[in-house]
Amino acid sequence: MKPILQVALDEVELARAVNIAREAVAGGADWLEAGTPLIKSEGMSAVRTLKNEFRDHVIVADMKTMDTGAIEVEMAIKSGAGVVSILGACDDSTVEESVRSARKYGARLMVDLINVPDPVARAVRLQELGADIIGVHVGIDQQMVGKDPLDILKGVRKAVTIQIAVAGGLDADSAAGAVALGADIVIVGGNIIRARDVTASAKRVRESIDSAGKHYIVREKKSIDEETREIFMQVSTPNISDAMHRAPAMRDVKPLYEGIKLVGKAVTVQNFPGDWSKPVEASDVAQKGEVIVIYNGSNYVAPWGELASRGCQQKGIAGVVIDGAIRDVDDIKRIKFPAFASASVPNANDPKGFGEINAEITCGGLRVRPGDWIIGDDNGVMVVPAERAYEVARRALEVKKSEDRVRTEIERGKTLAQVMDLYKWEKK
Ligand SMILES: O=C([C@H](O)CO)[C@H](O)[C@H](O)COP(=O)(O)O
Repeated sequence: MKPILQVALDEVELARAVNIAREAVAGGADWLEAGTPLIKSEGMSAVRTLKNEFRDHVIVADMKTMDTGAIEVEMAIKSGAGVVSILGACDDSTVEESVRSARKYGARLMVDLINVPDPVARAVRLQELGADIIGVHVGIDQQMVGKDPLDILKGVRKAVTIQIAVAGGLDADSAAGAVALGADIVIVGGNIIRARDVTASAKRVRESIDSAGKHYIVREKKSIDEETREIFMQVSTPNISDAMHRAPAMRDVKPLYEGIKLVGKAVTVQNFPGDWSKPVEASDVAQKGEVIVIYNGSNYVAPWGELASRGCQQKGIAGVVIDGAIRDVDDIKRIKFPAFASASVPNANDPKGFGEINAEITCGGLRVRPGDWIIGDDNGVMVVPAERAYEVARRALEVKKSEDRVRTEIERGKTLAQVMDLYKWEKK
């Protein structure tokens, strides 16, 4: 049987969700999911509206029910849901009540394994309890720390005979992987609903799941650092700031010229104003792709210039960031070495050998430790703590995707305030 493509409408505005659903259906979506954020924002009218608008499509209500299974399942079905999703982490009694309600009102019950400690054992039990569909699901926050639903799918597929739905950051490639591993239903949210062209994205997933047996290629997994760097290269510093709950950039530290994109792990230098020993020696410590980050302590004497930049460029060091002055600005621009600083002056100090390489520093008002990620562009410089780098990169990519979709809606004639329904969401 052809795999089912379920598009998760994880929006908070019903009108936007309906428009996105229309575009997703044009691209081949079979089932439309009233996502949990939509249900929390708009209640059961989200399910009712979707049913009225898309009479020929199964509407899935992602209730994420944890208790009172009978009431919540009944309410969703009476609003038009053909499939209701509850949480597998709930008590067996809640599953049983949900099953009874689903049978009585004539819909199917999907049980979601999100955050269940032993998904295989729980899936077996859920099948015994009468679930119609098992949802193998890695939630959005879990995806950001690198969890993958396909790692769970294989075991669950072997253990149960009922239908399996898979969700968790799937795109055209991984959706095909899910089908190849035995998924009957492929659930895609962000990678369809936040695309600039929803129909084209849905089509890509559709084609890829329909030919999954033939075309699925297992791609080699990249290292976390490689993936982190690749993602940081794709996103902007505003995306990163938003992903970190609007974290600030380095204060007063600006790019030397337009169009720089700097990404790399920090090699830090705590410096004595203008003393160029430790900053320049840091070029021998830094490896290819790393960024030298200097606290110079003065905007009036420079510890860095063109010759230091050339040496770094030759070695493949990604760039330099200075809280303080830089010199030889014209030459650095000419050789296009990525450099950020808070001032430029012609004068340097002597190489005295004060200061320290790879100590924790404060640069532009932000704490920087060796190994933290530094991302700079025309907007400024962000610091991402090493231990959160992959997660922040993934979240920043989600911010970028959401903006891509908003951009499309603005291009169709709306203002940002209208797209976001700002007046409704002001803090009361
Ligand atoms: O169920 C979901 C999530 O918990 C938010 O409610 C998503 O609908 C599901 O994960 C699919 O969305 P993507 O992971 O963005 O593909």
